[in-house]
This record gives sequence, C-alpha cells and structure tokens, in this order.
Amino acid sequence: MVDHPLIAALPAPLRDRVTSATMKDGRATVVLDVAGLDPRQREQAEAAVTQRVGAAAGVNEVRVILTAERKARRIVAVGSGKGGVGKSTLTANLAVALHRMGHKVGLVDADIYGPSQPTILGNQGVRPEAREDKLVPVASAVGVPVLSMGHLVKPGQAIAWRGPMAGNALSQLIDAHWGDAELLLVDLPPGTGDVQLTMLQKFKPAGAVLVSTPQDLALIDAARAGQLFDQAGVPVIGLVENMAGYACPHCGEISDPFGAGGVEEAARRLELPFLGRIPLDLAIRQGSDSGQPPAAGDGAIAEPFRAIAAKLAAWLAKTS
Ligand SMILES: Nc1ncnc2c1ncn2[C@@H]1O[C@H](COP(=O)(O)OP(=O)(O)OP(=O)(O)O)[C@@H](O)[C@H]1O
Repeated sequence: MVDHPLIAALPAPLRDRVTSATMKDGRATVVLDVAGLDPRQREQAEAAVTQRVGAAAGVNEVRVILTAERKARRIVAVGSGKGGVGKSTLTANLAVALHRMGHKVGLVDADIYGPSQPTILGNQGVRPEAREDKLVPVASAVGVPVLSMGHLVKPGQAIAWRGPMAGNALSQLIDAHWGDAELLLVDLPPGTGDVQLTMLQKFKPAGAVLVSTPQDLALIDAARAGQLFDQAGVPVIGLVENMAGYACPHCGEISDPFGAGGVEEAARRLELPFLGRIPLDLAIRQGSDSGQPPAAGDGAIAEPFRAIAAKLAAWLAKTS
C-alpha cells in the first residue's frame, strides 16, 4: 500500500487502490488500480481522486493513470446427466466453500428451466440492476454474487424457452458485470441439450465437474454428459457422488438408499478423477431450502464440500 500525504484525504477503499503517488512542480500523478470496477465505477474513482488530490496543499494539476491487472476470469461448469441429483446444491456449496477459502467467485444459474440458486442462496425476489446494457449480479448473505433466470422472472412463472432464446438468456447471465470475480461456477441445466452446447461452445469453460447419485441410471446419464464435454474439448475435472450413505437421524446407522461407491467405480472405468462424496443428509436439504447452504457453516456437513472445493482449486491452480 502507498502512504503519501497527497492521498491522505481519499476514502480507504480508494486509497488501497493507489499503486503510486508522486508530486513534481505542483503536478500530482496518481496511479490507480481499477481492476474489477465497471466503467461507471472507474469514472467515479477517477473523479474522486482528481477532486480530493486536487484540493491538497500545493497541487495545481492532477494526473490520474488507471491500470487494471486483473487475471483472466475462468469458468467451471457443473453438469449432470439428469435432474434432481443435487447439481445445484453442489454448485452453490462449492462456490461458498471457495469464497471462504479466499477465492473471488461468482455463480451463474444456467438452469434456466428450473432455476433454484435464488432459493439456495436466499436472495429470491431480488431483481438485478442493469448497467450499460449488462446485468449486475445479485449479492447474497454468504458472500457469493449470483445471477439466475430466477431473478428475472416471477417465482413460479413457467419458462418455455426455445433453443436460441435460451442460449441468449444464458449469455446475458455470463456476460455480466462480474467485477473482480476470477472464477464463475456455472450450474448447468441437467442433460445434454442445446443450452449446454451453446454454453460450452460460446464460453469455453476451463473445465467441468460432473455430479451423479450412485444409482445406475444416473451414472449412465453422467457418462453421456461426460461425452458432451469431451466433444466440446472441455476437460472433465472430475466426478462427484451425491446422496451416498444415509445416516439415520434416530439411530445413526448408515444405509445406502441409492447404493454407494458407484460413482468412484465409474470414474475409474472412465479414467476420470473422483473428487469426493457428499452424504444424503436432511441438513443439506433443509439448508438449501432456507437459503443457508451448509458450506457456509462450520458443522461437519460443510467438510465434504470444502474437500471437493480444495481439489477444484488445486486443479485450477495447476492449469492456470
Ligand atoms: N446430499 C443431499 N442430501 C440431502 N438432500 C439433498 C442432497 N443433495 C441435494 N439434495 C436435495 O435434493 C433436491 C434436488 O437437489 P438439486 O436441486 O440440487 O438437484 P439438481 O440436480 O440441481 O436438480 P435440477 O437439475 O432438477 O434442478 C433438493 O431438494 C436438494 O435440497
């Protein structure tokens, strides 16, 4: 951080962005890092520096130089072969876990036919603003900004998108004012249709995470979804098994309503990494229904999400 009397009058968030401040013959030169600010915020920041520094003793002229050294933003898609396997739950909790690990992450709910992220992240009913023809993501109490079709249509309103329209809707969610987010997690619609293809072709995610239950049918569908990513040249980062091992809330006995270990086995067969297993736990459903994703808490139920998030972060670091 730069410490110079010239910038003493700036508000702290702006002062933190100053990377150099010099003064010569009454002329102040201030270099400002505006990474992550949208055009309007940049203008405001520049105007504030010009005015406040210009008011300092002995300053006749102010030059403000704007720089932005932001790292390129990467996209990770979370997909599943079929619906209801917990893809949205996993995406939200991974985003929260990554945020808590210090990553700058945003969440796109591309499940435009059945958007559930506003419910999971507890910001349903909030309308995103638009600025310069682009949407501004909606903040959430768990620190992850999110954009979802659920924020744009009335709750319960049926959406009957046709292919191209769906693709456009998705583009608006991704091509938004994501500020300093370095990673976008995209909750894809289930299956292997047009929307998924548009997404993969147009936005070229760095990689994809596939989620499945241990059931045979879900596994076969997951394998099909894997082929979709393969065709599009998007590497599959790994497979996640959800709803494995049910701990009875009364006696604590673990049972496996959908079987267990099947996804790990399938990952081995498909020669894909296995990222981890999330148990079937009532607390996960209750948390998701009430806008409190379990990864935001410190209970044991946050742990499997954290462990998978750590593997995802390691993959991203390795491939950056
Ligand atoms: N591990 C889990 N334990 C208990 N409930 C879970 C678990 N994972 C998901 N659920 C619950 O299962 C339901 C379906 O999950 P979710 O909406 O995440 O699935 P999905 O694959 O995104 O479905 P869709 O694609 O149809 O939206 C939700 O009610 C969710 O709370």
